[in-house]
Amino acid sequence: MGEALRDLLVTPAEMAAIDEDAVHSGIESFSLMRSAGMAVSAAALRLFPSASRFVVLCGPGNNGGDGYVAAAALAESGASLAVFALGDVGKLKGDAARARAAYAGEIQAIGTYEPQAGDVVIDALFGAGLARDLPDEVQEAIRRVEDSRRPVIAVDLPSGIDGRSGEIRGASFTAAHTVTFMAAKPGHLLLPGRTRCGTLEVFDIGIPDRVVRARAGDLRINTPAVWQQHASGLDPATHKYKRGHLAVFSGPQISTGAARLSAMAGLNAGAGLVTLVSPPDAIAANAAHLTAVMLKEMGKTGDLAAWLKDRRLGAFVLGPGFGVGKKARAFALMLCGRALVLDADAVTSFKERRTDLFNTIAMEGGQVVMTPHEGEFARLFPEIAADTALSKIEKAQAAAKLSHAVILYKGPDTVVAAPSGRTVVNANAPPWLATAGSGDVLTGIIGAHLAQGMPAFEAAAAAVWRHGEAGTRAGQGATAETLVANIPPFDYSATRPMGRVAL
Ligand SMILES: NC(=O)C1=CN([C@@H]2O[C@H](COP(=O)(O)OP(=O)(O)OC[C@H]3O[C@@H](n4cnc5c(N)ncnc54)[C@H](OP(=O)(O)O)[C@@H]3O)[C@@H](O)[C@H]2O)[C@@H](O)CC1
Ligand SMILES: [K+]
Repeated sequence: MGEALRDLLVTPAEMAAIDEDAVHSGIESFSLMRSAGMAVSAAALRLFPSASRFVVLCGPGNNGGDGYVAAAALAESGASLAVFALGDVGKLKGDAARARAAYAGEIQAIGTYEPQAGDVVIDALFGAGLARDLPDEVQEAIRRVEDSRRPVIAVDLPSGIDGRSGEIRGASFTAAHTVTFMAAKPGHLLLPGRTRCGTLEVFDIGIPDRVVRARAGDLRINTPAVWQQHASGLDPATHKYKRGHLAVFSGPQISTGAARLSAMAGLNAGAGLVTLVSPPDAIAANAAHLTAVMLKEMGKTGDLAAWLKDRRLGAFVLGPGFGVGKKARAFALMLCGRALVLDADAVTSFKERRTDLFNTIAMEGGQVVMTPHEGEFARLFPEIAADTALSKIEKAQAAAKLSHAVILYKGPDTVVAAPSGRTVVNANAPPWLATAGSGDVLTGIIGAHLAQGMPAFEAAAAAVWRHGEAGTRAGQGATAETLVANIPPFDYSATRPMGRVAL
């Protein structure tokens, strides 16, 4: 993808391999720990210059090692300091033992730490090496700190957060700030981990880019760098047919609003033409509400077959408010060879018949995006949803592979995964984006991108990002309508900050 290092997401296992490669390439491993610990002490002094005391909690591994380096640096700066360790410090090994030896001050047992007013806690208990639930002793220390509401700076990850999945292993700190190294980890972005990190600082400890890239997989933070090159050809002055014709299928008379929201979003997101395809009983309801969106009556699957001969129809949205059942299945299967977004009822309709859908997508080879939220995901992929060993990222990847479609697994930490394994995690969505009809707006934006010829993965990733931006622009109290009105233009000038991660 050719993007900046800051857009990469690296799993703890990949990070360990990167660390090892860096050492094999001739970098002294202790110099990495020194840089890490120094970055933490610098953050502590910068963020909390008036702390009465810094309290460094050190674990039994290299995360603890970073803590001892930070402690030594803070002591040298003249700050008031206390260090508490988990376990027998005499058993520390390698770089952590060396870091501990370089810290001359007193070290007390973690069980004796009682937070005091003015303390700022530096959490260097566990980072990438957290392998199981936290021991009781640590969970109790976390509770004491949480109860005292003292601010916490986390080293690499708040202890208790699984860096691969974002899960909480028994308990976790809630940090005001987290300093991680070289690249963000999935646990920083996935829930609930994301809510425990505070602001995230990715600090370069001196491992060369090429070493990091050689081990990094296909996982990225969703930024314009992922899809921008596919969007740059979209010239607003182009002929309306060239900007793509999107068709959105409406539900019956009593449930037409969702499809209209998708259609309006599609138009605002840049589709040249949008047609709302309506069953006969809903024509009047739809006609009463539409202006720029065109309307077409369609009842049966035979009518759809005839209409599909028009190859100017660039993309299709099926699902919002459409109704669950046979008609949704028939329409979806007829559209699998085209650019298609299957959402809501269209996804649920295949609960008992998913093999038909997956086989047809594989056979027809269309650009298909499915946009399940958690409940819809569990309906279509029950065995993947129930596998507690998998992270949200791994679940989306498994579902994409199984279905041959791009899976946009919705939530505050939306994941987009392609069957090839390419995956992004989104990070720009404000919390108030979870409003009624918000998903229909997202679906319409994806449809617009597909209609403009973007490949399915990029279309979905770009849509999630623009949807998040629309939420930010619409502000707190956003409704689906104000989201539609606030979809940002597809115009990323040099002045626009790129790669922003809003946590
Ligand atoms: N990558 C890099 O480039 C750099 C990384 N750096 C730093 O290294 C950190 C990773 O270090 P790490 O691998 O030693 O892991 P860490 O988190 O300290 O824990 C491992 C120890 O904890 C133990 N343990 C695990 N779970 C436990 C539990 N629930 N309850 C009790 N014990 C448990 C485990 O024991 P074991 O599982 O073997 O029994 C082992 O002793 C990383 O986060 C970053 O801060 C920097 O120095 C700069 C360069
Ligand atoms: K930590």
